[in-house]
Amino acid sequence: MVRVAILGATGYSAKELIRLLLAHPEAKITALTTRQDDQPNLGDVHPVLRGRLDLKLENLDAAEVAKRADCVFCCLPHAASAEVIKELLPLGPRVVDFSADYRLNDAATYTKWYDHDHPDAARMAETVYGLPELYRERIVKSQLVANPGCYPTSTILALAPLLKAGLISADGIIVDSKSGVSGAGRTPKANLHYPEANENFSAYGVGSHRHTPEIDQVLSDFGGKATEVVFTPHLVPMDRGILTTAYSMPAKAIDAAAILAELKKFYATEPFVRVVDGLPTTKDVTGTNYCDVTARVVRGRVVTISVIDNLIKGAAGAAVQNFNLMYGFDETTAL
Ligand SMILES: NC(=O)C1=CN([C@@H]2O[C@H](COP(=O)(O)OP(=O)(O)OC[C@H]3O[C@@H](n4cnc5c(N)ncnc54)[C@H](OP(=O)(O)O)[C@@H]3O)[C@@H](O)[C@H]2O)C=CC1
Ligand SMILES: CC(=O)N[C@@H](CCC(=O)OP(=O)(O)O)C(=O)O
Repeated sequence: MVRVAILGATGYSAKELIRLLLAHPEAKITALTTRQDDQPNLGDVHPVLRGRLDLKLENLDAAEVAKRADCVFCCLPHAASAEVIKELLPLGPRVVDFSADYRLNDAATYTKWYDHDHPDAARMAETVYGLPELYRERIVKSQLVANPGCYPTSTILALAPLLKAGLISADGIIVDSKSGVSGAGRTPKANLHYPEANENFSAYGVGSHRHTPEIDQVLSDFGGKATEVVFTPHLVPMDRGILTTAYSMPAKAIDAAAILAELKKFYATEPFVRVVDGLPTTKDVTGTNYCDVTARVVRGRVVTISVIDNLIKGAAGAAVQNFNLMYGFDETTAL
């Protein structure tokens, strides 16, 4: 049995993680943290979990977390996450980080896109990007796994196999993503207020969103040629789900059947990527760890469409998939 701690347990991604781990036969949740000092019960913080686990949320320091847990899931915002992880790692536990702190491997790139210096820059180059479909072997051995961002997961799973196979060009890739509001987390912000978000549809972070370098880093590494994607995220008035449409240039004359055949070959043994012939929708994957993906060729461009649940394959489900790999459990356990 692996003892697990969850930091930032009041948040949306932590709620999904707790729900998944309660069904995991090899995980025992031994600590849940919050910055609040009044030690709320889990069931009061997340009513859907009432009666499922008798545990209080506590304001614990890294030393106490490390005493209680073999594996720590860190569901904190970026910067806050690296501050605690740099204290945790020397104390021994393995860590799955939900934040963006250890996804990029270059400190200057992090500073440019995140507007502050990295709290633990020395460790950036050695961490593992936790997308099992691309980096499974490295995840198995790692003490620290950087769970991917939600938009990057949907984008990379659609494009990486096509770049690797030389079917699309690394130049001129356009990524258009749409996310439900839970993608922004539980902390209130003006644009997430009901009258602002409901019955509205907005683009944001045009040319400046921090997932741009993350997508580039992974596509360039895996595809073997530098990309410079144009990435535009959008907020959609739904609770959860991401749909990403990506446009790329074919590297040679090719039709949709050949693109779909390549994706099906690449993901033939993957439990959580379903290459579909029809057009996937966010509800096809709600509450699941699946990414559904399809492709078309339209007027000389390759169009891929991929969907995930941002809180599952985009966060908590990916974390459990990584946890299963790190501890040698069947990768699909509890998923
Ligand atoms: N939501 C999503 O779809 C996805 C989220 N992520 C990432 O996962 C992480 C968690 O996201 P999510 O669950 O949505 O976020 P939430 O805002 O829902 O929860 C984060 C929790 O962290 C705690 N927290 C907030 N600020 C600080 C701080 N400065 N220092 C310490 N603790 C803090 C809060 O708990 P308290 O106030 O109780 O202390 C809060 O409940 C983030 O890094 C996010 O970017 C990644 C992929 C998808
Ligand atoms: C809708 C919405 O606001 N989504 C979030 C992405 C959440 C995420 O994955 O962010 P991290 O890289 O920090 O983990 C955003 O655009 O900031």
